[in-house]
Amino acid sequence: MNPAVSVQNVSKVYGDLQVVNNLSFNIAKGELFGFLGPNGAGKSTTVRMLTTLTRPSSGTIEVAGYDVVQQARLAKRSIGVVLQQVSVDVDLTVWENMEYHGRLHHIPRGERQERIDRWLEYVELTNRRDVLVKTLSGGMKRRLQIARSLLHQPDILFLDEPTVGLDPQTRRRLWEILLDLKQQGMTMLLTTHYMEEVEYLCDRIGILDSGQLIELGTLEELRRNHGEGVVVTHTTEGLQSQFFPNLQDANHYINQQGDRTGMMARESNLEDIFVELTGRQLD
Ligand SMILES: Nc1ncnc2c1ncn2[C@@H]1O[C@H](COP(=O)(O)OP(=O)(O)OP(=O)(O)O)[C@@H](O)[C@H]1O
Repeated sequence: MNPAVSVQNVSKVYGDLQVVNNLSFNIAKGELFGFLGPNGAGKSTTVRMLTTLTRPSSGTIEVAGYDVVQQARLAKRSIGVVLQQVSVDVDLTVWENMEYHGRLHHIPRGERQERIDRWLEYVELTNRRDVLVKTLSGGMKRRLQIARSLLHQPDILFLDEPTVGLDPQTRRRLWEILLDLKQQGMTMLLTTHYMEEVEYLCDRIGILDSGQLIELGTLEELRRNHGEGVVVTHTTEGLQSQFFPNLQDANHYINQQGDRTGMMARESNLEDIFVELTGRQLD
């Protein structure tokens, strides 16, 4: 089966700044793929290239089988996009935002009304349909963005930090929506700074650092590769982590130490792996 997204040897250069460096990966149909990386790693630039907004300097990208440069219009029709900045028009009502998007995509009137009703209901904004978007909370605006991105029935949804700035409860509500869309067969790429978001939602994870993909796999694969057990030691220089094949080995290591002050063994998690790979904590 052809992948939903195919990225081959893609680079992006701004002047003499290499922002994305020879990136290659595929996303399978129905997969929820998580893109993780420190600030400035090139995640948004990659999403912009995947969604036809920025042209790659080299390499090829296909979404839903369409080349994003040669067949940009067809590619655009196949994707929904939820960008970092809230991109809905705050001076229009919820319904007007949906209506304009539907017209932009030439969805016939009857069909348009039916879909607008359905998706507003889906994101629980039906009772807000006639209010100005500027009066909505951050979580509601994000839900509206998602509803709008689904209106033209895309095959693939790209979400650039969809839960940034939302309170934990609202974030969880959005997670449920994304998992439900996955159940319905939607392919999704999500960028985020939140480790638990990736752990909870994503089938596979790509870690990007300085424009390069430095890790790719399921959480289980990543943990197996780096070690499923970890010994964390509090030192004067901060936390230090040492990986072991499993928790038993990590415990065994601690038991052999004369001075065990500040040492703790536990199962490794994505954050341990991220810090090991990038040498950085995410904020
Ligand atoms: N249009 C542009 N012109 C010049 N440099 C750019 C442009 N867009 C992005 N960059 C640079 O490319 C690098 C990667 O930016 P990008 O926004 O893709 O990173 P990111 O991983 O999404 O970061 P964040 O997590 O902070 O959103 C940064 O150094 C940024 O300043």
